[in-house]
Formats: sequence, C-alpha cells, structure tokens
Amino acid sequence: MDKLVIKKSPPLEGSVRISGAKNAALPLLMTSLLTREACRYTNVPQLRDINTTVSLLQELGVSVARPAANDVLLDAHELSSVTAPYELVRTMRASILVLGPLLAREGKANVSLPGGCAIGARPVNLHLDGLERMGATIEVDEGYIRAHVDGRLKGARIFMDMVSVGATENLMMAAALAEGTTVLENAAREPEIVDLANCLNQMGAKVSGAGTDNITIVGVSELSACDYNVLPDRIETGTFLVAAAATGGKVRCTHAAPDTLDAVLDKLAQAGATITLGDDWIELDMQGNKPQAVRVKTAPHPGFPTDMQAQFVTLNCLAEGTGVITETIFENRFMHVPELQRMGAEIALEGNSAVSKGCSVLKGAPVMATDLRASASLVIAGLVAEGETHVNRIYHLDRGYEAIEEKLRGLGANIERVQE
Ligand SMILES: CC(=O)N[C@H]1[C@@H](OP(=O)(O)OP(=O)(O)OC[C@H]2O[C@@H](n3ccc(=O)[nH]c3=O)[C@H](O)[C@@H]2O)O[C@H](CO)[C@@H](O)[C@@H]1O
Ligand SMILES: C=C(OP(=O)(O)O)C(=O)O
Repeated sequence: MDKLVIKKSPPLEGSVRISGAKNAALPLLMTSLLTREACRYTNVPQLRDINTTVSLLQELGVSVARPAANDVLLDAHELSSVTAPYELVRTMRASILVLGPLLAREGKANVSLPGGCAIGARPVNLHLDGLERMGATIEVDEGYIRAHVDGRLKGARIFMDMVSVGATENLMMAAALAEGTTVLENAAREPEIVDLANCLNQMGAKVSGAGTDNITIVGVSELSACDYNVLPDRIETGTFLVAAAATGGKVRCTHAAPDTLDAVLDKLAQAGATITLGDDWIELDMQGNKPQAVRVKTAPHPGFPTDMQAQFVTLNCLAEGTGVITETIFENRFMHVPELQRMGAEIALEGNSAVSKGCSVLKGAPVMATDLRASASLVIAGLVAEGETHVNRIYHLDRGYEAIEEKLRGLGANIERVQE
C-alpha cells in the first residue's frame, strides 16, 4: 500500500495548477444517464472517485471513452441495468446520485444504501422523501433502496428541513425529466450545485435559481448531449493555500475560481495572509510571518466549508493564539485531531469544537487518516514538522486530490510517494 513520506520543507513558493472539482465532477458525470446522446466532460480530475463513477456507469450500460487524461466521454444510449451494487457504492457515497437520474429515465432504480462513513452517519432520507413527493414508491430491502414510478415522475414543491448538497443534486436531476414543475426549497447553494444546473441547462433542462435556496426546475421530456468543462476545485485550492500559509510561503493557484472561496479567503486573511485575486487565480503571501489563530464554524455555502475544516485545524495548531474550530455539518469529523496530537499538537476536543493553544512544535511521526480531508491536514502538518512524517492509507487522498505529491513538490515540498 502506498504512503507519503514528508520531510520538513521550506516555505512553499511558486504556482500550482488547480484541477477540476471532485465534488462537481461526480454529479456532472451522472447527468449522462439522463440522455440517449453522448456527453463530453472536460477538466475531469484523475481521481479514484472518478474511476469508481466510471465503473458504476459502465455497470449500468454506459459506454465510456477517455480520449485525454482529463476528458471523459459517456454514451448512455441504452442502459442495461438499473442497479448500483454494494461493492461500488460502499467505496464512494456519491453513487447515490444515480438514483434520481435512473428513476427519471427508466422509472426504476435499485441502489445500495450508502450507510455511514468515517465522518458521520450520512443519512439519505431527504433524497428518498423528495423522490416520494415526486410520485416514486420506495422501499428499503436487503440493504438496497428499491424505487419505482409508474409513468414519469411528477413535479412537486419540496421543502428540505436540512440543507443537503447531495439531496439537492439528486432531486434536481430527477426533476429535469419530470412532468411539470419542481420547486426545491431550502436548497443547497454550493458552487457545485450551480455547475450542475449549468450543465443540465446546456442539455436542454429548465433550471433556474441555482445558487439560491429556492431552485425551480420545469421538467422536459428529453435531454440532449452536453460538452461541459468542470468547475475548478475550491477545496483543493483552499488546501494549497493553507499549506502555503502554514509554511510561511507564497503560492499562486492558477485555473482556480476565486469567487467560490470567500469564507476561506476571509479566514486566511484574518490569519495574516496577504491575498491577491485575478480572474482565475489566487495568490497567498505569508511574507514569512507566523499565522494568527482564527475562529471558524463550518456551515453550508456560503459559510465556511466542512471540507476545509481539518486543514484549518492544522493551521491553528501552528498559529499564535488560541484557535477554535467548530464543526456543525458532520458529527465525527475530527479524526485528524488524535493524529495531530501524536505529532505534538496542543489541541483539545470540546464537544464539536477543536480548541488549539497555538505555537505547537510538531514532530514527524507515522500517522494515518480515515478520511480525505483529515489526510490533507496531516500532509500539511508533515510539511512543517521536524523530522519525517509518514502518512499512511493515502487511498483516501487519492480519492480527492489529483497528483498531490507532484503538485506539492513543484512548490518545493519534500514529499515522496513510497510503495511498501
Ligand atoms: C451542507 C454541506 O456542507 N454539505 C457537505 C456534504 O455534502 P453531502 O452531499 O455529502 O452531504 P449533505 O449536504 O447531504 O449533508 C449535510 C447534512 O445533512 C444531513 N443529511 C443529509 C442528507 C439527508 O438525506 N439527510 C440528512 O440528515 C447530513 O447528515 C449532514 O449533517 O459533504 C460533502 C463532502 O464532505 C461536502 O462537500 C458538502 O459541502
Ligand atoms: C468527504 C468528502 O467526500 P465524500 O462526500 O465523497 O465522502 C469530501 O469531499 O471531503
């Protein structure tokens, strides 16, 4: 199994090209299920989750071509199955996003229940309730969601009592091919939702209001091909910016989407970074200074993203002053804290907050993380720790960061992937 070996590194310097967003690409690839025409997606990051999605779509009968490293062609002219099997769903929760499209196009779908993961229980009741409101009959049997509808799904007014990115995406895709108008109230406002709406509209859907908490979808009977370029990854961008801040460096992220990162940039500025923005780049300059501790509370967009919480925990450990990071989205997303403590971080968990004393002197250690962003926070810790840090179980990182070690090496980091 691969691991990353990281040695204390100089301040990161230079520029890094940001990849397409995992959390945008996964739902976007699912839109291919909504049409009999071939779809082309570009700027798709090379990630384990993308390969899993492609395997899942192939399992359903979609033909796949990858003419270039970041291009994916998907042709769902005929589907041969409506079942998303446990073996694939358990490795990637986003598999649940085939449910809405399959039900809308084929009138039936069997999708393994994703279950919880390292960061929390992650229920899917909002996805199921919304589809039922649209006329689907759903039962859970032997670990599978079995859904069917007679005729087409029907447009409905759906209020979601929690903001859910996944449910908003599933219901938007289902509603695109439903009969009549669907209104999603208390919808998620994440940039990835806007990206999905733009792609659906390119295919002939009628989605308006994406990016607000009230999305209207006027159903159409057919959708056509798309040629869609995936949004830049705001979480990858934020991760490189925090790595630059932690090491006291100066890094420019290119091919980025600065307008998707307001909350993160605001906190980095509070931590003492000078931030400069261009149309598609962001530069962070720490001018060699130590970061200042910040207070952060995760929230749905436009709040501070839960996917950047772990990286900021590491930053706060190094910073001057007491820092408090509160997680409100997932009930168990602090698996990085005990590992950081093993590296010498002075940090305590108080309820759903990580409170750091600041100015921790980190020492390299063998560490491992059980989720993607926790792994990223340990990589950042490894860059500043004395000695050598071994980050194990990096299949989590490979799920969401394209060529992370190569990109970090390009900025001067001392990091190697080692096969054991
Ligand atoms: C709002 C939010 O920040 N969502 C994050 C969530 O998206 P993801 O789509 O995975 O999760 P949701 O947005 O659906 O979940 C948000 C909250 O709603 C709850 N919930 C969700 C669906 C449901 O049917 N019932 C229910 O109770 C979840 O347990 C969670 O507490 O994880 C992704 C991966 O880390 C992040 O990129 C998203 O930013
Ligand atoms: C936890 C994440 O992804 P997923 O929802 O695919 O588990 C993430 O992107 O940080």
